[in-house]
Amino acid sequence: MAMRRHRSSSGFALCVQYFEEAHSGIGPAEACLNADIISAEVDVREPGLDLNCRGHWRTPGGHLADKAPKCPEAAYAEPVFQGSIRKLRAEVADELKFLTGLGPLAAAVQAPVFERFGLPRGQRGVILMKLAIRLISTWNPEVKTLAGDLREMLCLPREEEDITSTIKKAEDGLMQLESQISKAPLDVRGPLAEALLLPYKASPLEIAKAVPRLHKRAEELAEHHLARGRESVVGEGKLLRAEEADGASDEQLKSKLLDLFERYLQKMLSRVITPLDTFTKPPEAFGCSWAQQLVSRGTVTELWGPCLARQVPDKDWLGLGVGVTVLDDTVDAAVVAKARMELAALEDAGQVTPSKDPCNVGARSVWLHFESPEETQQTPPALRSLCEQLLGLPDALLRAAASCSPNDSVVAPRLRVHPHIMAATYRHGAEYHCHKDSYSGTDNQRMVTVLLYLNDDWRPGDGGELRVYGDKLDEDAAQAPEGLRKEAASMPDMDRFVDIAPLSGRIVMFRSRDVWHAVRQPREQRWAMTLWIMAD
Ligand SMILES: O=C(O)CCC(=O)C(=O)O
Ligand SMILES: [Fe+2]
Repeated sequence: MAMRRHRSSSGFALCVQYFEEAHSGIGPAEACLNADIISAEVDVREPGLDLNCRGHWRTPGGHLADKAPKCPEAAYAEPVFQGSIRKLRAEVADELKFLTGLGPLAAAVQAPVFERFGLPRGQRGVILMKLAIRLISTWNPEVKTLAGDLREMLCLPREEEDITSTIKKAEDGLMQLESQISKAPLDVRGPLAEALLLPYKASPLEIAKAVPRLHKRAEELAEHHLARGRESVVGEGKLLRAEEADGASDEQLKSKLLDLFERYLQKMLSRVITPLDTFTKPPEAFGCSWAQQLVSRGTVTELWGPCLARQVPDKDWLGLGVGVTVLDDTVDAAVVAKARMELAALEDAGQVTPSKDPCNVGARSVWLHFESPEETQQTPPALRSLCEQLLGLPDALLRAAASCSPNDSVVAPRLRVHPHIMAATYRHGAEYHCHKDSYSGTDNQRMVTVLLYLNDDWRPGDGGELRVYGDKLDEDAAQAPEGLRKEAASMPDMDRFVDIAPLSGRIVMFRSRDVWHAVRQPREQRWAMTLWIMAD
């Protein structure tokens, strides 16, 4: 048979051989065409794929060519399988995620079919099956129809997208990701690079190429941590709380850790590809005289001055030396009372929704947005007025810091305002376990946490205090995986803490990336408003 051997890759040669042996009935022109299709697929999809399983492609009853597409039909039609495929399709809008989820579902059903035809399990088997179907479809319209029917049963379009456009899409996606990553400063993308086991200074293209390994990396991190023993991952202030881990097998623990690391790495990625200035505004756009009068040089010194532990009567949080400041009687009590009524109305209207964070048990919250005049108008008046006051704080903090003398050693970051504020409520039984609002700035851009409490009749014994912890160095930090080492080094000192009462009109500000804190269970319903001031 005359063949056009314009390429000499082993994939091509093997395909030609396969083709000659298995399909000697068809004409040379088609043979060339089909061999090219296969070699393109093999070269592109899985470099080095060994097509030596050629021999397996025959079954006692004939060629895979005659059989393969007919077999999975009954299996795919099976109602339980159909139910799970359709559920996945309904729940997952993203095409790639759908395909990723489809793989393992289909694998279970395909397994006996693959075995029967001697196809290897997993991705290789799927590629070989698809190649066979594609080849045969080119000369057998019946098989083509059948293959289309099968794809429809898997909730896929009848025809697979042609390979060149798939490659083009992948390349475009990679370039787009590279360009997004290149906009992030080195100190923002460096930790992501390290978390993906690349050098801190890896190029944006190298990072973009490593992004598909994110899941694998999360798996490695989960294994690494588990290998250090349960006690190093379970407990207050550690990766998992005792309640989450109690009675869980090693496998379940690993899956919880995997979930945790995957979410964390995803956050790191989205933090890298979402430049701060695209969703924030300069603080001066929100400046107000209330905030300027409230914030003093003392305030910014407590926040950003040298964090020395200082013993000051009635200010015991200063003794922790972590960067916390508290201001009392900041807002009009009548406005607070009205805001509480507005919040109660939002709650009645079902707009205050439960937190999904496993650390933040039973808390519920609502976001109030101030991106545009229309959004601002939608917020009830008392809440709006409190929010407008709080939004003036970033500007006031920067002004106060600028007015400090060099001797004060106050270094303020370049603050930005993301104009939305969270109002959150905790009822009896709700609590927030020890956490940080940002882990070294790698998972989000929060820089300062601003809390305003709205609890008029709070008395000692009512609970619901903000518990602020001292910080300690983890001796094991040197063993932590690269990229997470800096974060791993910071541990809450569970023996050193200060409880701050959530008094009406009290404002607490602290450094989101440094301060470990928790919310204790309240006896009565407790409300707080939170503004996170952002920075790179
Ligand atoms: O309400 C508080 O006192 C703190 C809440 C908190 O830590 C958070 O929402 O991250
Ligand atoms: Fe927090």
